[in-house]
Amino acid sequence: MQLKIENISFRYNDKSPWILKDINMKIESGERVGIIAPSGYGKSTLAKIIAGYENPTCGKILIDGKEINKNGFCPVQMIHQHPELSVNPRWKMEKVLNECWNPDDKMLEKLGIEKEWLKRWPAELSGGELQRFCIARVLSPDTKFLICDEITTMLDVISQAQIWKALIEIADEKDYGMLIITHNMHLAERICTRIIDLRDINRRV
Ligand SMILES: Nc1ncnc2c1ncn2[C@@H]1O[C@H](COP(=O)(O)OP(=O)(O)OP(=O)(O)O)[C@@H](O)[C@H]1O
Repeated sequence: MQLKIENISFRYNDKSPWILKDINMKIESGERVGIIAPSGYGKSTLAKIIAGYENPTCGKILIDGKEINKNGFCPVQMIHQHPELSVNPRWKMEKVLNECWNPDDKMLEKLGIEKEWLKRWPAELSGGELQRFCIARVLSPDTKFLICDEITTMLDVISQAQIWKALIEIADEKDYGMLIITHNMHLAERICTRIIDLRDINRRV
């Protein structure tokens, strides 16, 4: 499958400056594409547009040439930087985990999720533990592309390494295409099959 970002431009309103201008790129299944650029350059904005959280001012996001159906399950899923902001604080972890599909024991084991954590509230888990749930939650059989926006930036190096090892194994198994946003060039070089500097493809002035 191919995810195509076609002539995407974005600004907040008619008078504000362009944040993204004429962005074109393609991600094939099985690819892990890194996006780098300085802070404030529009990486997260692009991620939100690709995952359908924000509408572009112009341009299209296509999968195999077709626009994504906004009414069904979105095959492009996003994992956010702050897991504590992406879960319902009033749901126990079992409900959070099974929000859109039912990850099996093998998946939980691979991501290092302990069964005992399922009975807890989000506030009773560490950031790394919570992020493992946020990852498991989006790995439904209907997911085809994953957008990872600084998903391990706030974690210690051991959790970072464990999470990326598990996620890459799963992505390879399921042939996901991935877009990986990071400030960590060392990490990008280790895990990405290709790296794009947003400054090279963003035609904003
Ligand atoms: N709600 C908003 N209203 C107006 N401008 C915004 C809003 N949200 C973000 N911006 C601006 O959009 C630009 C791009 O922000 P974005 O978060 O996409 O950058 P980024 O490259 O992901 O930065 P970082 O690496 O620091 O996370 C920034 O200049 C930011 O100030």
